[in-house]
Amino acid sequence: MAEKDATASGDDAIRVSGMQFAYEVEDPIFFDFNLDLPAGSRCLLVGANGSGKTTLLKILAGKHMVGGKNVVQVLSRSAFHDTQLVCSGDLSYLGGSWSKTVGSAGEVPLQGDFSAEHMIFGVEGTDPVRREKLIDLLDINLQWRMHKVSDGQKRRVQICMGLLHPFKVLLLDEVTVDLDVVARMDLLEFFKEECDQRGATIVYATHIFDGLETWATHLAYIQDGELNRLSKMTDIEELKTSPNLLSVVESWLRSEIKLVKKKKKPVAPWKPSPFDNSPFRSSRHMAYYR
Ligand SMILES: Nc1ncnc2c1ncn2[C@@H]1O[C@H](COP(=O)(O)OP(=O)(O)OP(=O)(O)O)[C@@H](O)[C@H]1O
Repeated sequence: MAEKDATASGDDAIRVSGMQFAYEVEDPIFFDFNLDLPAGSRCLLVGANGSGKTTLLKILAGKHMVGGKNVVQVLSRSAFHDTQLVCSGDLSYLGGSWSKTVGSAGEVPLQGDFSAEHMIFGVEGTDPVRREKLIDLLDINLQWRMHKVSDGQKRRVQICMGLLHPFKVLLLDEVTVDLDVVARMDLLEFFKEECDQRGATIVYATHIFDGLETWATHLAYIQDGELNRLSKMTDIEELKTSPNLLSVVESWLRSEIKLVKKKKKPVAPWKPSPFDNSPFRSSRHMAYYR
């Protein structure tokens, strides 16, 4: 059970109550999941691979419909049902690679020959001063051809576009991973200003903890779809005795692995499944699509 954050209140920017979610009915990821984050917070979302961080961020971004209108609330509005949240730019999600889903081929990277200028200036209704600031901060060359630039350069343009509107809630899924250290540190400083000056709220899922000890205000640790811990950074006792956040999170994840190994049960005998005759069950023929 998560340690409850004492700051949780009526002005929470994010409020999740009793959420259940499953990609596959028989194997739910979240069951009775709760999360409250106050406005103005910068929350790190940590957890092992597959613990549910991306899924949670996508749910908060309104990309998955979950339960009724009160279950997942962002800025006191339903993340999924209130499409104005995203359309107005109040809620912004930055994650994954730049791609689009194409039928059976899955996620296909965007490959058109567009300039960075075309992409950035194509976002309507933005403040030119903010746009210039972001282009400068991310050191973007407007003449870059998007199909010829590096992953990090592509990522800079993607981040710039996602930040053009002054968001109230920003969800970040490992987007700084391709950035060099200068771009990453400058961007983190920009995010800090956005929270301190405008009261924006950020949830940032990452496995890279460098420089985040003093950047974050809160930390949420997800373990296998459960909120193991939600606390202010200043309340994390282990941080007072450990050299850095990396070693604290490492020790949590190592204890998690030990626990899983202990709990591991023998594999259940094979049982027939109703999907055995389905044309959609996995088969050697599916290898064609890889
Ligand atoms: N589209 C999907 N269909 C079915 N299961 C999925 C799908 N996406 C994710 N999962 C499963 O949901 C669980 C949580 O995945 P998720 O991507 O949210 O984890 P994560 O914490 O973001 O992991 P990572 O640190 O590796 O990015 C995993 O067990 C994963 O296999």
